[in-house]
Amino acid sequence: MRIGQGFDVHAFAKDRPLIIGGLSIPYEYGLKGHSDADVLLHAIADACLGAIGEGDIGRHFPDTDPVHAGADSANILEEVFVLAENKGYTLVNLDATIIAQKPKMVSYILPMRERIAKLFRADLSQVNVKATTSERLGFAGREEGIAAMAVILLESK
Ligand SMILES: Nc1ccn([C@@H]2O[C@H](COP(=O)(O)O)[C@@H](O)[C@H]2O)c(=O)n1
Ligand SMILES: C[C@@]1(CO)OP(=O)(O)OP(=O)(O)OC[C@H]1O
Repeated sequence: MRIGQGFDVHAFAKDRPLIIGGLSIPYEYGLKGHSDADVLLHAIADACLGAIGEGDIGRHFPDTDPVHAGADSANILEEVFVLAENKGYTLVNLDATIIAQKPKMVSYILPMRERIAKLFRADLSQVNVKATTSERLGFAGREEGIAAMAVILLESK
């Protein structure tokens, strides 16, 4: 068994789509980033890389490499999971939290879980996603951006 944790933050920006958990969420702001800035998938990818002792997303997908500019983070997460599979691991479960004052995530949670479960070739019950505000405190509370954290458990196939 291997456990990993991940954390990521992206700032809001105008004229960007808001992509979280592989979904496009209608909102007046998107997130700034070199890739599509999918803060949730980045936290999960970092958790997965941590679990297999492979550093972090910036090491594998540097933001100095134009190849990753505008990258679909679902592709990044898929590549990360293939790394884990090639090392003989499969998903036990993962749990993630989105920290966002706005927008409301509740209606997107199930489709996010479905998307993530598919990327991990796993069952829906193995993937949990939650959302919380930060009660108007800190950068998320001031609506300056969104954070996400994730923990993942892998086991040998
Ligand atoms: N961006 C968000 C934040 C929260 N939720 C849902 O609301 C519940 C209450 O949030 P608190 O921060 O007040 O505890 C939370 O448990 C989520 O179900 C959300 O959908 N989107
Ligand atoms: C994903 C990458 C690469 O496009 O870019 P960003 O979208 O800026 O995301 P970040 O979470 O800062 O870290 C990893 C980067 O290397």
